[in-house]
Amino acid sequence: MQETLVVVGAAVLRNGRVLAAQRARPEALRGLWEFPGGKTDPGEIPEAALVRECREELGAHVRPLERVGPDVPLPVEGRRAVLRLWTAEIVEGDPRPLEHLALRWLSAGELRTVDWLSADLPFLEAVGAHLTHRPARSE
Ligand SMILES: Nc1nc2c([nH]c(=O)n2[C@H]2C[C@H](O)[C@@H](COP(=O)(O)OP(=O)(O)OP(=O)(O)O)O2)c(=O)[nH]1
Repeated sequence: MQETLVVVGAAVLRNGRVLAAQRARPEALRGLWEFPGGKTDPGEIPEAALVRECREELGAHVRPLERVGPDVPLPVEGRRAVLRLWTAEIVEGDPRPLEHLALRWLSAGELRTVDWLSADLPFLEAVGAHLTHRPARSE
């Protein structure tokens, strides 16, 4: 049986906000919002995939901090997969939408104002808690 594919996501935190990214592709997911990340390569450690994907998608170097919630099952291209989320901080660079339509920094109050991919919804409460436990500064 094929191994479960791990899709990694980064809840990048900065100044009391979290980074949301709007998908450009495929057409069925275009316009929906997600956490930057992607599929782990075969044999790749998930945290390394997170750093690699954020570099590719955002042009920034991030550091994973803590796991958020349990894995959420999702089908990817007919394979068994899970979405695994970490909080992360920026080590270097200012995120840019290199592969997404847009990026937004959301405060706790704004977290549910974008249309998330459905697999991301179970993480929002825990992500929101990370935001409200830190002081929000204007950005
Ligand atoms: N990156 C990311 N993918 C998510 C999230 N939620 C969710 O359902 N997905 C789904 C969308 C895709 O079907 C899959 C990840 O695929 P991807 O296209 O982002 O992966 P990738 O960057 O490795 O893409 P590629 O190189 O194969 O084109 O997981 C999320 O928060 N972040």
